[in-house]
Amino acid sequence: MEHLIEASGFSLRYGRKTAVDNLSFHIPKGRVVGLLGHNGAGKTSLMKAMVGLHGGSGSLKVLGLDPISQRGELLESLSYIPDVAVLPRWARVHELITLMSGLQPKFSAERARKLLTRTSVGVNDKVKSLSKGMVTQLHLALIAAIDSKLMILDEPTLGLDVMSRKSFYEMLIDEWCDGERSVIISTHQVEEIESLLSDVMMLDEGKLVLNISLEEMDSRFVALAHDPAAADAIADAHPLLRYRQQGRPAALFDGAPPAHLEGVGQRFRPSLVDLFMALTRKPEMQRQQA
Ligand SMILES: Nc1ncnc2c1ncn2[C@@H]1O[C@H](COP(=O)(O)OP(=O)(O)OP(=O)(O)O)[C@@H](O)[C@H]1O
Repeated sequence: MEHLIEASGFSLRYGRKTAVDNLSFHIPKGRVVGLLGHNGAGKTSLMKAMVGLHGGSGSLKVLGLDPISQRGELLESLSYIPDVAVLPRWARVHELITLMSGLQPKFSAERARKLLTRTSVGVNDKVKSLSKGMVTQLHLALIAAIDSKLMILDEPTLGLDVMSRKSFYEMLIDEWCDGERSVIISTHQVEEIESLLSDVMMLDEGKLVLNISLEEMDSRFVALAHDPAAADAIADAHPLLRYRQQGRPAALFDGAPPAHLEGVGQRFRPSLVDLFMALTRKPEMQRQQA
């Protein structure tokens, strides 16, 4: 199997509402993919389709399997935390480990216990006695103890403070990503996960407006900080986005800015947030990129 996920012309509808619109993409092994998009962009719908919770039209293959007709087989080899993830409050941690051992053939209880030693969660703790951040760490430990090739995380750090988010991502990267496995993470905390990602997919109103590796992003998009006096010349060059960077006017270009502008400003590397702003609020760009 060359790609862990392959979509071709895949769309998903709720009645007349198109939530995911004609997506074609693939995710190879060993990638950390950020799935970004504003509220309602279609992130959860796409992830649900990937785990067989919602069907669509076109083609979608996950781990070489059809998520609807081969769902049982798929779920044996997939790690997934939905955006509404809950763990039973009455249970103790060791009971959840026993439960997982019975339900999931690729789950390793030993590995789950080892992962938990990185957290402040004890095996005898009751879920209801844990903080939200600790529950999320526990959830990750349980899911990361499944020997799978693909992890799908839908807004896994929602509601957590900055320290808890940091330790969640540290555990994910240190303990799960090994260069063979891939993870796809949806989040609104774009700036926080930029350094973790190898690739980014941006959805806007169900359409894929960008699907690119961070390396390609660095070589393709250029930002220029300039003096206010150059504003008209910059505007004439139709940048993707005009904004302010450390108090100075700046413009973001897809490709090198026109040669005559190079002298009026300083180039800098645009952040993922800048790009996100540029590509998910300009309808004319969305059409070009899709
Ligand atoms: N069960 C449903 N029935 C009808 N429409 C739905 C349903 N679930 C989602 N939608 C619609 O589909 C679109 C995409 O929703 P989705 O939840 O996939 O977006 P999202 O990117 O995950 O948003 P958020 O960041 O707010 O979680 C939205 O317009 C939403 O209203």
